[in-house]
Amino acid sequence: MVLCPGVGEARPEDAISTEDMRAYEINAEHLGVSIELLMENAGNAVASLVECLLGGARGARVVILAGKGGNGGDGVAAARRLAARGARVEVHLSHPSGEVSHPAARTMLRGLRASGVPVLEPGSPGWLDLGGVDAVVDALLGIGVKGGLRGGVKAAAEAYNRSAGLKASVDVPTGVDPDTGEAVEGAVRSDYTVSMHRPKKGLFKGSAPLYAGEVLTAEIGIPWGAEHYAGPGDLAARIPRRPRDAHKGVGGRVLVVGGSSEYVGAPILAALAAYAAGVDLVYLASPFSREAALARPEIVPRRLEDAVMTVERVHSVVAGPGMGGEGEELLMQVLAASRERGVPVVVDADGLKTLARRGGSLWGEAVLTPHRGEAKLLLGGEDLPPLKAAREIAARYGATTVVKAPVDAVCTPEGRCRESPWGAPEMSVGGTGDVLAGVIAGFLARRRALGLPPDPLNTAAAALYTVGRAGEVLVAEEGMVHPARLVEAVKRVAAGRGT
Ligand SMILES: NC(=O)C1=CN([C@@H]2O[C@H](COP(=O)(O)OP(=O)(O)OC[C@H]3O[C@@H](n4cnc5c(N)ncnc54)[C@H](O)[C@@H]3O)[C@@H](O)[C@H]2O)[C@@H](O)CC1
Ligand SMILES: [K+]
Repeated sequence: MVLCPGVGEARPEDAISTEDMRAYEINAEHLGVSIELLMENAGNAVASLVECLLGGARGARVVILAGKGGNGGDGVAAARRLAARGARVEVHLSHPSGEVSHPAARTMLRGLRASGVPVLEPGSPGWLDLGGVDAVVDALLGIGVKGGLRGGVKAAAEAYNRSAGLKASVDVPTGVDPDTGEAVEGAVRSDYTVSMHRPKKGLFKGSAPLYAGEVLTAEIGIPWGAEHYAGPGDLAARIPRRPRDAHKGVGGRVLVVGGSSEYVGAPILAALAAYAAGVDLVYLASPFSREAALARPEIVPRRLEDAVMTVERVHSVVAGPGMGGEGEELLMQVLAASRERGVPVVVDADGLKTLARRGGSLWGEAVLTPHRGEAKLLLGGEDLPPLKAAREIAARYGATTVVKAPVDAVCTPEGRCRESPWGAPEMSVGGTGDVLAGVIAGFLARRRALGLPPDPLNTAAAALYTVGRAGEVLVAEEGMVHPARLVEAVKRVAAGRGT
């Protein structure tokens, strides 16, 4: 590995998806680290690598090929830093400068004006003339690439591949898919690729290594908490937006099984919360589903005895709210049917008591949502702090486990964990647990309806942030949390992408 300041080894086990990167970026901003700062750090890392590889920046002729998105922004920041170190730098844009689409990249371009670096647009004399360059940087496309190379990007990639200078790509080689590693025609071939924060998964797949050259990573200041804590990035990046031309079915369908002679409201709240999370259709199987549907016509009633056969129609299931002790057999049948059909299931409330009594091993796409009392039951009486309890229950029952507490914790059976500090003490009111179960199931369904992997850990994190934030909004506006109002607030937070 080349030894240069500011860059490190890229290990496949550290690789992340574009979805992860988008989530971390937004979470970082929420935690006080701005995108501009991340972009500046990315540019600095690229500048330092080029300087190091050339054995010094002073007098070197360097051309930065910059696209109109964030990747181009990294390149523009690198140009300013290299110029400040004495390099003869030019920026060649793939597009007219007025078309820069990324707000932070626009800031970088403004900052470049005062640095004396020439900025060449398509059609201007010398555009894509890379004769005599010592180094050329591909900052054309990063994780925002879509489809085959077009327009100025295509022309710039051709010039790059013909150039005799040292070649370095920013984040990913332009034209290589950051998730799958597939390369489109005309993709750039580089000597080095410096991937921001962590290597992107696609860099290790398929033919990507032929295009990337040596893959390095640059630490750009994304704090640990942006990955560990649930945040608005999880909602924005992991829960798909509904396409504008959405037809029925793209939002997913959820089945809620619960209720008993004693408890009526819990499964209804879960059903309404699933709707608030954006799904198309919620079935309710309970002893009073007809009455529930008369009061709330959006709920599609199912007889309790039809619950098992309804599993095959849905993208996720909530089982347990308000079930009492009456539904033990049914719960076990619903779990078996969900597992058999690969439908993710959220087990809450009385469902958890049944599991604690019967034991048994679930699967990673089952999500248990105990509060601390239920966690203790699941652990046979042992009282552990939330994070430890979530880890232990997840391992013991083989299911992703959310332990609800002032700082919620969620862990997978393999021991990957996240926490969520959002929310308010006023949320201890009855019914918030039912809302959370409904939102987790709703988000799981929305991913599955679009063919995305359910990813229960991060999907649960998105739900924990959403419900916690909804509680904060309510407390700020109304001074209290009423469960039915919480459903409304969830709808607003989920639709507003977290703000
Ligand atoms: N996510 C993060 O935390 C950070 C991202 N940064 C940089 O920002 C990049 C992501 O920025 P963006 O989301 O703006 O995406 P990109 O910069 O990858 O590109 C998006 C732009 O390229 C155009 N485009 C897409 N596919 C094209 C094609 N095939 N032919 C021609 N044009 C095409 C799009 O219209 C869009 O305007 C990352 O790869 C990274 O380099 C860094 O600045 C630092 C922080
Ligand atoms: K690139």
